[in-house]
Amino acid sequence: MTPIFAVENLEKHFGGLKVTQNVSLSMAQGDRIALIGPNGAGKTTFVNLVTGQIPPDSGRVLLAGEDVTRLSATQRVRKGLVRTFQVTRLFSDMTPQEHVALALLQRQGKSGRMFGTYADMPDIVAQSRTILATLGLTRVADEKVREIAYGQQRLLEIALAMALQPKVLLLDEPAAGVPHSDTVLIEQALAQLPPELAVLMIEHDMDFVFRFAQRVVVLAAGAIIFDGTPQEVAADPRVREAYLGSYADARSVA
Ligand SMILES: Nc1ncnc2c1ncn2[C@@H]1O[C@H](COP(=O)(O)OP(=O)(O)OP(=O)(O)O)[C@@H](O)[C@H]1O
Repeated sequence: MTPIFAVENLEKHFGGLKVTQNVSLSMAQGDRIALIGPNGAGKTTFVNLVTGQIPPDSGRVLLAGEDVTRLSATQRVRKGLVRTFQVTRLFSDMTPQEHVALALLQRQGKSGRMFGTYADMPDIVAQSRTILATLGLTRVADEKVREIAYGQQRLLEIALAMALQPKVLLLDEPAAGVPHSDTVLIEQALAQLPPELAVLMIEHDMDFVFRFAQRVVVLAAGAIIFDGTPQEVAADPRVREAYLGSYADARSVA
């Protein structure tokens, strides 16, 4: 079966620095993959290449078998390749409901309509409520973003991505900056995402990674050095050396 998402032999360098080296990867519908690796391994660059923020030197990006390598980031989003960012990009005076409604209107090509009238569009209101409920944000749907917890802001980012109806969702460190005690809210929300959606998550919190992912891909110095189950990855000597180190030792002692 054609994978929903694939990259083939992706390469990128910045000056003399090779940040993406012959990276190939594919995902089926419903996959939950974590992309891990030390700081500077090239994880964000990989996502930027895949989503069209920066062009690769060579290689291809395929969405449901279609070569999207030369499409703009916006065109890729329309085809269902959607990402979130490491840092939140929200409007502090708007509510989660307004954010999601606006994203839905944008998706439908209606964002030119006067904002503020969405309340007269019951379908938009209903759809945004459903998305917010999936992400566990119903209770804060009508509060201003600046008044909600940072973890809820991160979840709102994911809600906005969901409003774009992704087939493939790339999450760049969804728990970054979130207090450890609130990481569980993010985990619970991700567990509610549609089962057919393919999700690739960059994340540093290894407990989170091991609970979320059925497959872990390890990037080091721009190249994939391992692709396997969480159990295999924790036991692999190359990964331990490149990345997990004391973490894996601590787990085996625990
Ligand atoms: N636009 C750029 N120009 C030059 N070098 C860059 C650029 N973007 C990234 N780099 C370099 O490429 C390498 C990979 O960076 P990248 O941000 O992709 O790593 P990362 O694995 O996401 O790291 P982190 O976990 O710290 O976010 C780093 O050495 C970085 O300094």
